[in-house]
Amino acid sequence: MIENDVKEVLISREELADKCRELGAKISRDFEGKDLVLVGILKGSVVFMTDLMKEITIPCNIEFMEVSSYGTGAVSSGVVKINKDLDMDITGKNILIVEDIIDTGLTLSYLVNYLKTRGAAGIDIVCLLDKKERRTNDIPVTYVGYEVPDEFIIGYGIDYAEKYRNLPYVASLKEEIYQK
Ligand SMILES: O=P(O)(O)OC[C@H]1O[C@H](OP(=O)(O)OP(=O)(O)O)[C@H](O)[C@@H]1O
Ligand code: HPA
Repeated sequence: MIENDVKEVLISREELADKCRELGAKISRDFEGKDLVLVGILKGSVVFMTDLMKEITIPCNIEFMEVSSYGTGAVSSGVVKINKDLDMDITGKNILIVEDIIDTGLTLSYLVNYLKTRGAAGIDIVCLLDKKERRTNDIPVTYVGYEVPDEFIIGYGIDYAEKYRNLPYVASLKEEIYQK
């Protein structure tokens, strides 16, 4: 059972559903009348993306990119690699990057710089979790769901070594699992 590796439940299913409702309503108001493209960053954002997009009430496109910097472990390699790029031309579109977690900020700062070169009219970020204490690359995040402590986070799409993404809530992982 994956639940056995949970140290502490940090954000419950109910709280996550409420947060998606709140963020979806804000985004719908802020982007009314704009050409909005949600860009989900695989794989961590899949659960958040699917719950959030159902709460957005204005027309929008959805796109996915896959980038990686963490390899299979708990420490970032420091190098961001694009494994899957956008499918559509985003010239003149308002991009809203949908991320599960911001930690050092390396992934998002790389992505924002990259998307700027693709002619977007605007680039905003909605990030469910912010591990503020760990930031090395300062990056403005338009919408933040929750601040989380400097622990290894799992669940609601977020993995450790590709496991625990299917945990339906956000939790911290027992140290003995990632310090093995
Ligand atoms: O702020 P940073 O230190 O860059 O860390 C945040 C990034 O790390 C995780 O992705 P990961 O590379 O583990 O890929 P995944 O989404 O497939 O789990 C997460 O989804 C963010 O994209
Ligand atoms: O705490 C985390 N958990 C999983 N993936 C991550 N990527 C950055 N920080 C984390």
